Amino acid sequence: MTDHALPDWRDALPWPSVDTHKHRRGRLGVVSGKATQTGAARLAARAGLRIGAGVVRILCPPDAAPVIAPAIEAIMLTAFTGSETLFEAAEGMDAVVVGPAAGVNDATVINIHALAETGAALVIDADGLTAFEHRAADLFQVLDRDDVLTPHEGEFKRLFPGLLDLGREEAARIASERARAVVVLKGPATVIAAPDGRVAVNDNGTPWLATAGSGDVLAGMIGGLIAQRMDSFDSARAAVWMHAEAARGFGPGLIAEDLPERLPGVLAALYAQAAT
Ligand SMILES: NC(=O)C1=CN([C@@H]2O[C@H](COP(=O)(O)OP(=O)(O)OC[C@H]3O[C@@H](n4cnc5c(N)ncnc54)[C@H](O)[C@@H]3O)[C@@H](O)[C@H]2O)[C@@H](O)CC1
Ligand SMILES: Nc1ncnc2c1ncn2[C@@H]1O[C@H](COP(=O)(O)OP(=O)(O)O)[C@@H](O)[C@H]1O
Repeated sequence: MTDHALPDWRDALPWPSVDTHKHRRGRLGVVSGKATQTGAARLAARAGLRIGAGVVRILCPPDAAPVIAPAIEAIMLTAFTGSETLFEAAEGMDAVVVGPAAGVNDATVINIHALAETGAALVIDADGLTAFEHRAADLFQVLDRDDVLTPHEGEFKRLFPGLLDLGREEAARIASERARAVVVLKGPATVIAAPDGRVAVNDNGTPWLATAGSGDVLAGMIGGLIAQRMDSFDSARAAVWMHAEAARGFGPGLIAEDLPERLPGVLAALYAQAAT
């Protein structure tokens, strides 16, 4: 484990109690793209499961189901035909990740509007952000303070044009206030901001994370912690730190698939510290 001061979110990590069961540990949904674009959701779902959500279900368009089904084991699968059936499938979830490889189109906008009507906290990433370019207010009006947006700088500029000129910390703070949701502005020093004014800058980033799909894994990790009822700001801070720690532990040759498999080691070290 990197030799940094122990992060203050560690006391809020959701370790399972003796009388828990899988549904109590938290239910996470991950929305998949079409048949040719299912990898991002599978990465996010595996990360959500590894970080401790008790039940993880991929929600996919019907054409994607035969592609996904042979590529998952513990993760479950439900097909949806439109925003109404997506709403029904997501209603029992504690958190839902949407956006990775979802498609930059109206269907993604409509699906996010439907998901916002459920009780689930949303983690919105990638195409789920880009689909709202030029209509960011449509997104902000349906968000709650426990929802999380996870833009890289390109996506951030599409939702908040000009804001980065103020510097990354101030930009993230204002963006979070404007969106009324937690904002995770990704990059070498990821900034996490909450609508109540809390701002944190992650200090253990590593360029090994600059690899396709690592952001999808992060979205799944954040969703997995929120599903376990950790505060969304703390979930984002913890996930960003653990994501980087997993990458540091692997080093050269890291690809996104490696990150969820490194999480048990990162979690075990934190658990050992919690127990002492
Ligand atoms: N295994 C998979 O199925 C994967 C699917 N992915 C999905 O593939 C789709 C397209 O991904 P793209 O990478 O083309 O979309 P992006 O929106 O990430 O990139 C589009 C453009 O944004 C610009 N940009 C500006 N700042 C950037 C930054 N900090 N990081 C990255 N790009 C920046 C770049 O010029 C880039 O060409 C998305 O739906 C994404 O979720 C990716 O997440 C990679 C893995
Ligand atoms: N140079 C870097 N140093 C530290 N972290 C990085 C660096 N480049 C990318 N990352 C991290 O890798 C992840 C990339 O996410 P993203 O751009 O959404 O990728 P993808 O869409 O391929 O999943 C983010 O968590 C980001 O903070």
